[in-house]
Amino acid sequence: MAAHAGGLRNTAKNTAKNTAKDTAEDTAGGRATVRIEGLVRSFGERRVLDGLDLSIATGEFVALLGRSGSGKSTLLRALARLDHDVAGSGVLTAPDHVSVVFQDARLLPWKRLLDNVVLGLDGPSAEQHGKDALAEVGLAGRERAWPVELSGGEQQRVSLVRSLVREPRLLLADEPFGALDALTRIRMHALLRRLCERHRPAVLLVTHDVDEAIALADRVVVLDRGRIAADLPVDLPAPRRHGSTAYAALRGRLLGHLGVELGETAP
Ligand SMILES: Nc1ncnc2c1ncn2[C@@H]1O[C@H](COP(=O)(O)OP(=O)(O)OP(=O)(O)O)[C@@H](O)[C@H]1O
Repeated sequence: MAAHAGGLRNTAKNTAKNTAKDTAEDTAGGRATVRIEGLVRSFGERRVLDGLDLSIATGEFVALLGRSGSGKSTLLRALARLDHDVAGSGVLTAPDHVSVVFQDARLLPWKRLLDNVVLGLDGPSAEQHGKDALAEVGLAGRERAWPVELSGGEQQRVSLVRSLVREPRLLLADEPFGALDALTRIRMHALLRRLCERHRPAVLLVTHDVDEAIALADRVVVLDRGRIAADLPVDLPAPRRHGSTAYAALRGRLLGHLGVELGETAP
């Protein structure tokens, strides 16, 4: 996806019929934060999103899996309204107040941590709010550090909290942990869950990692050639253990939808 900091405001006009509201009635009559119907996005002759339908309820955490090139980032860009020059149609209802996090933290290197976090925040309490937010991710006392002084995992913590301090209605995350080592990634999973429980945004997390999707999400959807090929609730008791039969069954179904035979993977 294109370079962009967190805490976006959706302002761009789109070729598709986009309506910016904070909530919409979903198909079941409940409150939905995102409602997408028949979304089409094309690059030249190629239909990358091909009549896609998806709803995300208020506060719901949805993980999006799909093979490379299936259209995951294109969908995120559409939701963030970053796809200005892309041909398309369909109905897309998403909140005005969206934040985006990417695989790289994209902190401004010439600004100290606190300034990165509060950038664009107004009001007399912004600085205190930013300090509290850094403390929330274990970085109290590092407010005046430069981004270059932080590890990759620490930078990504700042990036997450910079997004959430704006209290977005929708958090879009494009493989935010893809560049981190396995141990840091597990710690980040716990942190993201904690932050989401506190701030309660709806989340759409793009990931290539089936276990990450199961660990974090309320629901996992699989994108295939621009359409939703599977939409499965993660109905597992906490903590979600790799070893359980239900976990293995869900993992197997998801891998199947991704075209991976179970024999091809480590258990
Ligand atoms: N700006 C663009 N111009 C032309 N084609 C594009 C553009 N952006 C994306 N595409 C094409 O659309 C298809 C879907 O891309 P997208 O980045 O959405 O896939 P993805 O599922 O996120 O893939 P990956 O998992 O590899 O990141 C790809 O074939 C890509 O080449």
